[in-house]
Amino acid sequence: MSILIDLKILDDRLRSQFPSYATPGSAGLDLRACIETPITLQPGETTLIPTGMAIHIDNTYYAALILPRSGLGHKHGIVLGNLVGLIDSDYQGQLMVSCWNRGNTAFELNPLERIAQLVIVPVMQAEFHVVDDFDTSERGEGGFGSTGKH
Ligand SMILES: O=c1ccn([C@H]2C[C@H](O)[C@@H](COP(=O)(O)OP(=O)(O)OP(=O)(O)O)O2)c(=O)[nH]1
Ligand SMILES: [Mg+2]
Repeated sequence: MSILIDLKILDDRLRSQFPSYATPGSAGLDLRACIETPITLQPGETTLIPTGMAIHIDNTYYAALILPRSGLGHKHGIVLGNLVGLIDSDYQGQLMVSCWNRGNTAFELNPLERIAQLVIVPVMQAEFHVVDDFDTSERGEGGFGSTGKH
């Protein structure tokens, strides 16, 4: 199943390198760094990178997540300054990627390099029913490693 989402190309370079699913089974499509010249990210540094595109999901049952690419994160320490980016269904601005060099060495980010990935996910908005007590559950209030203990 797929959904049709309006997308604006804000950087003409993307017309020849349009974001797409790399394989038929890919969950994410790679986002590119729409920068003019290489940027050196020093260890510990975070910078906001434009992706050259905007989407308008326009459906409260969906959102998009920006996630790190595993290769960049594991090998080079390039992850997201906000850990995960959440794109609201009513957001119409440029998709931005907060790039954080959590590693120990400088990393050179080149124009149009694939820096993160975008995943469309289903979402439910909740209404809340305020109660004094919950119906009993097996877990109750146990958490943070509570299971498997006697
Ligand atoms: O990595 C990200 C995260 C967010 N956004 C955009 C889309 C999102 O819909 C909007 C707001 O994000 P969020 O709600 O996470 O940020 P906030 O700090 O709560 O800002 P706001 O007050 O605008 O909601 O910023 C991005 O482009 N990239
Ligand atoms: Mg917000």
